[in-house]
Amino acid sequence: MMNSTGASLTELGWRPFFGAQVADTELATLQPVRVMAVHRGEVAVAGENIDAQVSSFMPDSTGEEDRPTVGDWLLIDRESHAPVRLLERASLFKRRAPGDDRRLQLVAANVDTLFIVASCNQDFSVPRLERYLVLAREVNVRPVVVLTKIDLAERLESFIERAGALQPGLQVEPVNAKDPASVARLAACCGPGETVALLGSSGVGKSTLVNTMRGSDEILTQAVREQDGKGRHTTTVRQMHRLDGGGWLMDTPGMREFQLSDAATGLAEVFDDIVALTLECRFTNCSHEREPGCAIQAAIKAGSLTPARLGRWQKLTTEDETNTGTLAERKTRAKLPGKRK
Ligand SMILES: Nc1nc2c(ncn2[C@@H]2O[C@H](COP(=O)(O)OP(=O)(O)OP(=O)(O)O)[C@@H](O)[C@H]2O)c(=O)[nH]1
Ligand SMILES: [Zn+2]
Repeated sequence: MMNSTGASLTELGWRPFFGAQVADTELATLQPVRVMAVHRGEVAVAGENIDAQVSSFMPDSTGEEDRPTVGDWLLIDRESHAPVRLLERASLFKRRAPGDDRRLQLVAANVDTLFIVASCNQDFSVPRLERYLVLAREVNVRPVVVLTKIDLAERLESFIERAGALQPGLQVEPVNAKDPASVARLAACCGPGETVALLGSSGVGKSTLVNTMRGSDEILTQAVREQDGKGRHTTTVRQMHRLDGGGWLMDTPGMREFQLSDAATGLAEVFDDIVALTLECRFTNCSHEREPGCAIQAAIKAGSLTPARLGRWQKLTTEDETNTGTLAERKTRAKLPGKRK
């Protein structure tokens, strides 16, 4: 039986990083499968000669991050299809649910490349791009800035320059999201077995881009009726889409609005100049406002740092600390005896 994607393990994104986590002896009874979609209590998986709905219950689960999410690799029993182990992820997008509870939502795993989508018009925002770049660092995915609406842009060069200046070596790809010939240049960023996800604010052209990129995959995007283990028919909407070039496009609902949680490392890298300055302030708890010997204020006076960039760093740092604090409190609470997880 072929899986409906007809893809081999390598084509599904299997590589040495995952192979190294599996012992040869395990493969006699277990097989690796990739999660293509997540539903309540079940996941749709694809592997060599298999395309099935399996339970999302992981036997050795110890915490919130042990639940399978889209893009994950699982080892399942060859006979019963019961999940046995979740493989370590190369990358993981997660976010705090809005609201009081702020539950951890796993959005996507094993994404290789993040398309940060921005349009060449008045919506173009450097702080927003910077925020997405921080996230890409933190999550450990390669960022590519995709500039849309180039067919409408007045001064395209200035958008390309401003985006490119954000980070040394940053790849910037200007496209007309409606034009397949223009979008084709993105194929090089999502070759066979590579997984790409899109982020960007409303109206920049993400849906348009997805539709153009998917091209002939349209048939697979329709809801697939599948029979689950108990003989019931279930409707599956795939969240991983095969691209013509052999890559995978991850299109999950949670991917679009992202909070920075626990992004301290990414922040420090994107704003390394500011972090270096803070180490030179006379007081370790300097608020960088009026204190004597403040290296940040000195840099602003000298013109080597703009107040706007400082402001963005402060805003992101505050947001990051708030989210991280919430997480730490939750962890402590979860450890108390008699409390529900
Ligand atoms: N001319 C032109 N129009 C574009 C381009 N990309 C997107 N559009 C148009 O811009 C509008 C918004 O595009 P969408 O693809 O819906 O944007 P989105 O990012 O998916 O927006 P949300 O669904 O709100 O997140 C639509 O009318 C598109 O046709 C482009 O490259 N050129
Ligand atoms: Zn200071």
